[in-house]
Amino acid sequence: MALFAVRMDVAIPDDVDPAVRAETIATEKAYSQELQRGGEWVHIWRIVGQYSNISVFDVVDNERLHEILWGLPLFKWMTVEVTPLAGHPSDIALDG
Ligand SMILES: O=C(O)C[C@H]1C=CC(=O)O1
Repeated sequence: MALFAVRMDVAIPDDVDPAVRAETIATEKAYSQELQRGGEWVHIWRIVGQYSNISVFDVVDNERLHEILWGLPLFKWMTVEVTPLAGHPSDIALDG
């Protein structure tokens, strides 16, 4: 499995219909929670004061993360930054 930190910055245009906006956010929440329940979306944290989050994904490979991110209902209104993660040698969990 491969771990990634992903920062998502959301900017929904002002002229989006309020009903479309609400529906897209609700669909996004359901999509995210399904992936959380399935174990691939491991963490989601709000960045204080911003319409942004930092999430951690645990997925089989880069292609799977790409598929997940492109499937985000809010993707068209997001800027996404992906950081691949590796184990740290000072992590006590890895210090046999
Ligand atoms: O609110 C956000 O950070 C954007 C997005 C990511 C998951 C979700 O439910 O909404």
